[in-house]
Amino acid sequence: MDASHIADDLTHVLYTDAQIQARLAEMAVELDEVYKDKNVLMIGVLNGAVMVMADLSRHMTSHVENDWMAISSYGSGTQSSGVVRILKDLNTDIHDRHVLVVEDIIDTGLTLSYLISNLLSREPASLEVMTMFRKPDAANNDVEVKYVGFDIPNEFVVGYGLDFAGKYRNLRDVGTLAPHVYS
Ligand SMILES: O=P(O)(O)OC[C@H]1O[C@H](OP(=O)(O)OP(=O)(O)O)[C@H](O)[C@@H]1O
Ligand SMILES: Nc1nc2[nH]cnc2c(=O)[nH]1
Repeated sequence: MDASHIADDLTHVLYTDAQIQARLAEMAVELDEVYKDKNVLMIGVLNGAVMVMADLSRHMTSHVENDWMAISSYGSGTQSSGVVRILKDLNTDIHDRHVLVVEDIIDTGLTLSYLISNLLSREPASLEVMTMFRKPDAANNDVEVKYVGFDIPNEFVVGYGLDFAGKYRNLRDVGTLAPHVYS
């Protein structure tokens, strides 16, 4: 595979880099208003949320802190394994902190559901969730997601942090892969 032509593997672009950045700028205005005096701790879920964490927190103008967790719910394929494991825990004690979980995508909601119950047991002052993309199946899950970038159809997408077998995270746009890539 030639890394300089990764965009050729997309059949359909759902959101361009420009559309993603414009939406993040809008969301940052809202988040700045909510968190302006709260020194929010943004928790990114590795690896996918690296891009959205970097861009969202730089669109914000209030003080924020960043920490990371790694949680694995997928193997290298396109289906949820249903297995959720903590691969890396936080460096920060979140007791009495205002916490904003930052996700790239919510699909089945399995990852988020596990993460939220785990974080709530640490007694933060508040806990909200922001995701760049959300799929329809997330509605089957009772975890409330307050900040959603875009609701997208139930298709496997790559780009902007979202991978297929570890690749395509560095694509700036988000789209669906051509069948020849994974068949
Ligand atoms: O709502 P769900 O069905 O649980 O899926 C969402 C999760 O899947 C992806 O992570 P993944 O496990 O692929 O790891 P990655 O971020 O390293 O790509 C994504 O970043 C979410 O964390
Ligand atoms: N890359 C990628 N990871 C996911 N995890 C859950 N849904 C998706 C998706 O559509 N694409």
